[in-house]
Amino acid sequence: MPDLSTIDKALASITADAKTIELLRDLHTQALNEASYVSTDSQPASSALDRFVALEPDKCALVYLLLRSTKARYVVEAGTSFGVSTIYLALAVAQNAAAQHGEGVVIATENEPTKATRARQHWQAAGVDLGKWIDLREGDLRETLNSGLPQEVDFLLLDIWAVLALPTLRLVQPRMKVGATVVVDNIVAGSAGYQDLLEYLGDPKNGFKGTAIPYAGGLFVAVFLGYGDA
Ligand SMILES: C[S@@+](CC[C@H](N)C(=O)[O-])C[C@H]1O[C@@H](n2cnc3c(N)ncnc32)[C@H](O)[C@@H]1O
Repeated sequence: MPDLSTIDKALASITADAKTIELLRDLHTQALNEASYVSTDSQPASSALDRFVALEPDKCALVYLLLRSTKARYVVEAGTSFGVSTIYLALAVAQNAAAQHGEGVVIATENEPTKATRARQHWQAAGVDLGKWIDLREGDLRETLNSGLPQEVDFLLLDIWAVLALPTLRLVQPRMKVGATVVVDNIVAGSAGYQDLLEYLGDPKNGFKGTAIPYAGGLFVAVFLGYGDA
């Protein structure tokens, strides 16, 4: 049985209107009740087509709070699925942009058209105009993130099949500002697939320092300190 009490704890950590909170409660409940999927286990990727595979509520809350504390406004999400984590990213970006009287965007990515459609429906169901903060790029992110990134990226969420994590980081890193945060889900549960990423993040010449946080499956948080400063 999933622990649904984690949902209300997470929702208490964020600022959002009642309709969005209700939507997130419903989406998390559905997601926590589905069979789990990790890209490095033996299930084919096709078995994740009709699943949320969403970031758990406590991780979503942490990501939201990291964005608020760093005042992040330019965010890339690798792996959007039905758009649950994206809602947290968009709330934080919208609130940070409002506080700074500035702009902001969440670049979301999804290569399954049915998932992208569901994600858009969920964003429309939120109580605020979340969609205007989200640039959903449909298709293989190795193509869709190849151009048109913001001048400076504040935050990268790697919630993607493990084999794509390092290629995605390499695409986005040239635009990362010093101090940008990278969060990687399932770093322990999917460790077999993350060897190349962990080696890259651990090599001082690449400019990152990070630590694993003991959330379910492990969550890695790294900061880009700049080349030569890590
Ligand atoms: C773990 S799920 C993302 C969950 C989402 N972040 C959330 O919390 O709701 C990873 C998603 O990445 C998508 N994906 C896999 N390969 C991709 C690729 N090459 N380009 C874009 N998206 C991809 C999958 O279809 C899947 O929906």
